Amino acid sequence: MSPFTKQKSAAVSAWGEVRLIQEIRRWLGTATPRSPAGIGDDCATLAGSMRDQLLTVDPVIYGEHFDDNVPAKGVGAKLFNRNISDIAAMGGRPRAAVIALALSDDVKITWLREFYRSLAAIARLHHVPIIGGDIAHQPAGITATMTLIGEATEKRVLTRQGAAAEDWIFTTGKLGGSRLGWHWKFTPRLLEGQWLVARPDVRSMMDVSDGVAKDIWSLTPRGCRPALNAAAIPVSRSARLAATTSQRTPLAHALTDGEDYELLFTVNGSTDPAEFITAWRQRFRSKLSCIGQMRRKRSRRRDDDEIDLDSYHGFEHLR
Ligand SMILES: Nc1ncnc2c1ncn2[C@@H]1O[C@H](COP(=O)(O)OP(=O)(O)O)[C@@H](O)[C@H]1O
Ligand SMILES: Cc1ncc(C[n+]2csc(CCOP(=O)(O)OP(=O)(O)O)c2C)c(N)n1
Ligand SMILES: [Mg+2]
Repeated sequence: MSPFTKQKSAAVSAWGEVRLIQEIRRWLGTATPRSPAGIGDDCATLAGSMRDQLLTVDPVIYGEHFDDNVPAKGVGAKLFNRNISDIAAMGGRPRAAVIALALSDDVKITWLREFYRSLAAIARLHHVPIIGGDIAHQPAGITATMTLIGEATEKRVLTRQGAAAEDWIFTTGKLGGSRLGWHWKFTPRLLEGQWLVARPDVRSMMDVSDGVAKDIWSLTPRGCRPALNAAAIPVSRSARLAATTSQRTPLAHALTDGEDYELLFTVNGSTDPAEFITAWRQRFRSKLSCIGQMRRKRSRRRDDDEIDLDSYHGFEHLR
């Protein structure tokens, strides 16, 4: 059977990535445990004797995650760091990685050497050995997939599940315009994630890969809406720059460009957000912003600058 079809309604693109993952979860049934042990979070946890193990996988694909504007070293860094970002999103620490390469015949050896040299530099920086991998041929392009194993740094990991009504919504860093360079130059918020998981008032967390406008829904509990304040969104300089040629606003870039690799998390509503930020500043130089609050759907409280999230769409594969 050919795996391909010309009929649009029969193709994966009729569903898109989000629907596809939902259906895969149904097809797998009891073969995938409940999240975070199974499908549904930034990593999967593996029960261990002492601390939970974390397991994640993400690729970089030529034409999808990088192009000729990204140096080989940048591609390696992106591959490693986006996987580390998933471990950071659960408050864990990375332990070891394997890499599966699918390469066409015409990939330059010098390109591959630079790619591996940057992987090696990051491996040394974080003391995360690259312990294996695989190489296969593919008809065209480059696909490099890293599987990264890590472990919890506390008794708990931070999942996408724990938020409740009235929780404050925070994001690290600045958002938007990642295609101007950030998407391969970013530093994953690893120590930040570990600091956050150790604070009991932090209740849910993820990293932003598809844009806050899309990803925030993964933290939003049933019966709530994320009330985000436009004035509070940390808009990056790149988002402003991108807006000068795109006919879109800097805010739209900040909310939908994706590949911010910042931490998006919620904090118990009884915590004073200003005090939380003060505590953060004593530990980190990077930016932290309280961008809104989880509100009950039926609550009529609305700030003048509450963002209408229906008019912003993040990044989705196969759509
Ligand atoms: N092909 C697949 N088969 C099984 N599970 C998948 C597949 N693709 C994604 N998932 C799972 O679905 C959840 C959401 O995936 P995704 O949105 O890609 O997360 P992230 O943005 O952290 O990479 C994760 O738990 C992931 O492991
Ligand atoms: C050549 C190229 N095209 C498009 C993009 C933009 N882009 C690619 S993937 C992506 C979203 C994040 O990647 P994904 O594979 O969805 O990561 P995940 O959500 O699985 O963590 C974005 C915004 C890019 N960086 N490079
Ligand atoms: Mg994605």
